[in-house]
Amino acid sequence: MHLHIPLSSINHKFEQIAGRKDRIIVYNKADLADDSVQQPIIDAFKQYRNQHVIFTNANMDKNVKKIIDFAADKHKQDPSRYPFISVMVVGMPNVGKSSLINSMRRIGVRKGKAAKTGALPGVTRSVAVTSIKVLEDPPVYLVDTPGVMIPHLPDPESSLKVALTGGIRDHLSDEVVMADYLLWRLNNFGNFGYVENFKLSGPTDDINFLLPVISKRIGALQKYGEYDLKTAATFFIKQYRNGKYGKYTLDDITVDSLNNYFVNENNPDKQVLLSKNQEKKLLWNKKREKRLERWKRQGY
Ligand SMILES: Nc1nc2c(ncn2[C@@H]2O[C@H](COP(=O)(O)OP(=O)(O)OP(=O)(O)O)[C@@H](O)[C@H]2O)c(=O)[nH]1
Repeated sequence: MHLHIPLSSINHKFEQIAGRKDRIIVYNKADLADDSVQQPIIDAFKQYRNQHVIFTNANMDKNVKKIIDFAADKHKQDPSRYPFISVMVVGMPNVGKSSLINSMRRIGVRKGKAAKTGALPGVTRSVAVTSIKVLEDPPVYLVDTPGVMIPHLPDPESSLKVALTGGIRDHLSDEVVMADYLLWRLNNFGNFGYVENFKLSGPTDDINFLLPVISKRIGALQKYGEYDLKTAATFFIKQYRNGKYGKYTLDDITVDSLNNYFVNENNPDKQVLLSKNQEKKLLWNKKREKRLERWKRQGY
């Protein structure tokens, strides 16, 4: 799962299908997220699901050995029942499944690339599911899935979060709307890195002001010299995905919000969560007004 959206990247349908199969929860791209969310997530998964969680950075092979050890342990517990271990890697598009598999091969069998990786969601598309060896003794095999895990999108804001982290193909969502949401969240986090980056005179809440500035800076113009706002939005989003605007998560991760989430997880009536979301939006709007006042006072 994606540590930028620890809760929005959980797929409830998968939880039902997987049933009682052993599984390990892996949050990849941990290098791009706020470290402080890790312990509350570990505690919540332990308390509500009795599941073990690992935080990885597949590009740097960080903590990836822990996944292999988890699989190998299963064999050690009962070698006759589990002569070899077959692991299915499941996750929403673009979380880094292929990168994780390649990393496991580098660590487990000291071999290079086996699974193709790419920045486009759904790049792992081959229908033929292949088995890849990641450890000789005990034999551990991995099965890559063709990005089939469609994220759970209970409300428009979750869709935006998933789109922003790359879980939905960009051209299927509106890049300008995504960029607007990103700007809003950056301002809420008090992260004004974009101000310096695009040489603005101060923070802004207005995406219609920011995107033309970005277009100009990156030379994104259309045929008749108009600003190419879509390319500017894509550029801004890509910077965020590459960690240019700091390490944080888009989901609200506190002990209370985690408790609320897991308590309601199996409840088909998600209204509690939705109304919580609506409450939050009202609160954010209030904070936004206060922030604008503060900026005015500071002379921006
Ligand atoms: N910063 C960072 N980037 C990562 C990490 N893991 C993967 N990436 C990058 O994320 C992008 C997507 O990685 P993939 O491994 O292709 O993702 P996937 O889940 O297989 O994607 P699909 O094929 O769409 O299902 C690539 O550009 C990777 O380099 C990580 O731990 N940290």
